[in-house]
Amino acid sequence: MSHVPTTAPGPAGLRPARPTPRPLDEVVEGVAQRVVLPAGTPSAGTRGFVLPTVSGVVIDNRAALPDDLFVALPGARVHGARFAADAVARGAVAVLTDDAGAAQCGGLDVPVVVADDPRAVLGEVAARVHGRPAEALATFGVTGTNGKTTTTYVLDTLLAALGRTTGLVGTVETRSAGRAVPSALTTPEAGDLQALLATMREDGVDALAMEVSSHALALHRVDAVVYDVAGFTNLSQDHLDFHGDLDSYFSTKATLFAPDRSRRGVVVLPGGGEGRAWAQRLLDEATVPVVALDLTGRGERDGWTVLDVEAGAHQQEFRLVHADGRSLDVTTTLPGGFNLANVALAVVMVLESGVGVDDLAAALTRSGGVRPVVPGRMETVGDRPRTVVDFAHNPDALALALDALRPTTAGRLVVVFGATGERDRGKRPIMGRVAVERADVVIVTDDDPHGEPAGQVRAEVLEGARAAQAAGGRATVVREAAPRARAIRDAVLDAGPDDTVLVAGRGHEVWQEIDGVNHPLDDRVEARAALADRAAKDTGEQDA
Ligand SMILES: CC(=O)N[C@H]1[C@@H](OP(=O)(O)OP(=O)(O)OC[C@H]2O[C@@H](n3ccc(=O)[nH]c3=O)[C@H](O)[C@@H]2O)O[C@H](CO)[C@@H](O)[C@@H]1O[C@H](C)C(=O)N[C@@H](C)C(=O)N[C@H](CCC(=O)O)C(=O)O
Ligand SMILES: Nc1ncnc2c1ncn2[C@@H]1O[C@H](COP(=O)(O)OP(=O)(O)OP(=O)(O)O)[C@@H](O)[C@H]1O
Repeated sequence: MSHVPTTAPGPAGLRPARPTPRPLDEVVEGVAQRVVLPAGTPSAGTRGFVLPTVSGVVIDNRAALPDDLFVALPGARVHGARFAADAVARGAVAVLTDDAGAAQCGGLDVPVVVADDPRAVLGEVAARVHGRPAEALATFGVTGTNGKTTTTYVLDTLLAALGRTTGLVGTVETRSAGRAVPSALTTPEAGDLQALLATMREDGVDALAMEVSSHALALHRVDAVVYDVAGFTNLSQDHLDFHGDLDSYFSTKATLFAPDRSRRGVVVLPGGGEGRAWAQRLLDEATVPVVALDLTGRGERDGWTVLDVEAGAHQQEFRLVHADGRSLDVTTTLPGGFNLANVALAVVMVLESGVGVDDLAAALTRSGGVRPVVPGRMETVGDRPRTVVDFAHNPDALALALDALRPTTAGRLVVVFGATGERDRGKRPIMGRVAVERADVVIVTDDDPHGEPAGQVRAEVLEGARAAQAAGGRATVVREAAPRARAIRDAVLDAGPDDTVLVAGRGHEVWQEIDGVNHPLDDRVEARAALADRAAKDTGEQDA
């Protein structure tokens, strides 16, 4: 997994063109403990000093614009107060911070607002500054370990088919009525998010589909947004470096299904295993009305059930049936059983928002089914050998991606993947095992090493792979190859024409971070280049 912002946060994010300046005292009312005025202010308190108006909220000095409120947060690495003077030099007219931050802001000539936990009030403050833009939109929030991006793209497609003007927020990009910018985080920090929602309101957006990461929930990034419908895709091992254990990872995700964050929810209920237990627990513990989306076809709980699945080479079809008798036929071009769950979740979220089955059926007929293009998600970049780039970067996703490709692979199934340095070490050998159990050729390479020696990360993946091979796993070839571009190239050149090469882990990403430096690397570009060379070689051989 990568998930590293590929650019430094900066003023490139979407901000409203016509912000309404709001008085500072109104935006911090009730959430701040005190306001410290610049040294030399004539009288005590705020008498004699006119507090400024603010037009935006930023937590990174490099993104500060004139009239912004700079929120200086205590971080894992540094206190944001260190950058307050620079934010002020760029035009910030006030600082919001904690006591420790205020102690570093003594020399500033702007008011310093002090709150016990500034991150916990940031969402509310930013929502006030931007005039609560979320309330102007129909809002859909998707959480879960895998499938968030895909589900939000499907939601976007459905909402557009219904004639809505859409906004999209997630890992790949941020879109406002057709304008798109690359994303730094899956879910933006609260100040950036509220600015983005205000931009959408200006652009005439009336329906928003967004990914809500567990980091966002834990770090208050979506505070002050109450989603009309929240969706849960699934839960499996990931991000344990941040959450500690699966139980607290689950509990963080579950906070989306409470009245301060959503009005209602849809929970995908798979057939069995641990995933089913987590989904059942969420259905039982949610404190807003939640409906199950049952993938077993048995319709054990009230709610929606997926029936009559027909998976063809180019599209799949299924029927969604509700316990109350409503039903809808859906066709999609997205491959794999997991995408069927993503599509069904998006469809049910739209229906649960109040759209009628007949209206959605008519919209789907007009658009020829659900046909989203999801960058780097099971994206086929070429044939012979079929080469697929996918974002699978944890054990569960890797297993599902390989399982999805196996039935349509006439030759061998080849997988090229790695694991991220400095993140969730426990998943490395598991990914190695999963690959060996499902692929015929396993090529272990690098993902984002970050500050960790890449060879060490590969060794831990290989350890799991070799152990699985010794235990009788399917793969006949397990090898190490680096750098990644070379690994992709060799995999494509060495494969037989009927083989499938899955390049997993980085999907749409265009940078590889090694020791704090971003190096250009796009799996799709590397794979296409290798396929082109291969085709040229084949043509040359035929001509000779
Ligand atoms: C673990 C985590 O989420 N950390 C976030 C946290 O970092 P931190 O506490 O280490 O902050 P810090 O670097 O000490 O800086 C402290 C403060 O100084 C500010 N600062 C820092 C440097 C500077 O030059 N100027 C400046 O103003 C920072 O904006 C920050 O407010 O606060 C930072 C500021 O908002 C975030 O950028 C940072 O996200 C990091 C970059 C990150 O990679 N987060 C990932 C793990 C994440 O959030 N991922 C999820 C997706 C997960 C999924 O796959 O589902 C996401 O939603 O993207
Ligand atoms: N419903 C699903 N269940 C399991 N795996 C899935 C599901 N949907 C997608 N995947 C796999 O997970 C990968 C990531 O999918 P997607 O980007 O849609 O999820 P995500 O939740 O947005 O991931 P991230 O939070 O890491 O950005 C895909 O490339 C695919 O391999």
